[in-house]
Amino acid sequence: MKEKTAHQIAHVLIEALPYIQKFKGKTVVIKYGGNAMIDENLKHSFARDIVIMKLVGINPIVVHGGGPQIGDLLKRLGKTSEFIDGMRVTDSETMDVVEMVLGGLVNKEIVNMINMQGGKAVGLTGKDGNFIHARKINITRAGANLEDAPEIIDLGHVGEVSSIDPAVVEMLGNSDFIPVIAPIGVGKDGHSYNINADLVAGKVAEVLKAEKLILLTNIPGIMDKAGNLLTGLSLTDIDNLIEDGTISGGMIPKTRCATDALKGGVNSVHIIDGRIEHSVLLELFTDQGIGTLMLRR
Ligand SMILES: Nc1ncnc2c1ncn2[C@@H]1O[C@H](COP(=O)(O)OP(=O)(O)O)[C@@H](O)[C@H]1O
Ligand SMILES: CC(=O)N[C@@H](CCC(=O)OP(=O)(O)O)C(=O)O
Repeated sequence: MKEKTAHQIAHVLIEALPYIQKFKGKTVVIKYGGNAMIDENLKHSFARDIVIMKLVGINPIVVHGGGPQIGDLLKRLGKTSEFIDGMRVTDSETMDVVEMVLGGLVNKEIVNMINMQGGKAVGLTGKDGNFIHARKINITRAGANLEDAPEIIDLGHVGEVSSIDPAVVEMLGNSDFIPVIAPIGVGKDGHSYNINADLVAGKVAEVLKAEKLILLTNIPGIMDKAGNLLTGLSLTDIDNLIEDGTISGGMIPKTRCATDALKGGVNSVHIIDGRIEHSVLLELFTDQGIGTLMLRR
């Protein structure tokens, strides 16, 4: 990379200044998807971004995924899992693996990376501080014939967020700590539920009245059918893009959680490419930003 002149360095800092002023004291929820955790360099650049945010007075809350990492351990154990509508069918044995990988390996790796960059991260699952309450999800599918009753598909220990008690996250975020949240909820019965990390990030952003929700994934953002990046999308634009099939697969739950967060009071949602070094800082502190911006309009 070419050396930067002192003038260019000053310019970068000056460009960031109004954004630092605007976001100071505000909460930003960042969803760190398993597909964005692809190499050590990127993980360290992500951790540095989070530490810088905290140092300039923003309150970053990290919610992480780990789908590919769960898949790797299941494979080593000789198990496979099926996905229905983007959700992993989770039997009891799989739930144990999900809890070990998300609450253990992945959560502690992110906590450790942030701490190595000088931050003070604290890892949580939804069980800590009784924070994410979950209920079981069942999916219904229309029967083959009109007169048939809808088919109910049992996803096992897969949940959705029924409510959030933000006390523990607020307490940490309002001090020097950076909360790092694994998407595991607890049911009324005390059982663990596996929840899609986008859903948890959206609900956490809504309940904490976050300024922004940033979703890091492995694509530049929402693309049109010709492969161009779309940005400045309204709620209606997103509905239309789902309706006409432009948004499909894993991008559907992601945009649904984005629209729910916007309707719930979050000011903006961004889908950005976690494979770009310092993508979070580029989104927050530069005029052009990156990825797809969605607004409540
Ligand atoms: N219009 C679209 N724009 C971008 N990605 C799309 C679109 N429609 C479907 N996708 C798919 O959605 C994927 C992102 O969802 P997903 O794999 O669930 O992400 P993550 O694992 O990061 O949560 C993309 O990699 C892409 O294959
Ligand atoms: C119900 C369900 O599917 N849960 C996800 C939880 C992890 C996740 O969401 O990870 P990514 O963000 O990396 O995809 C799973 O088991 O893979």
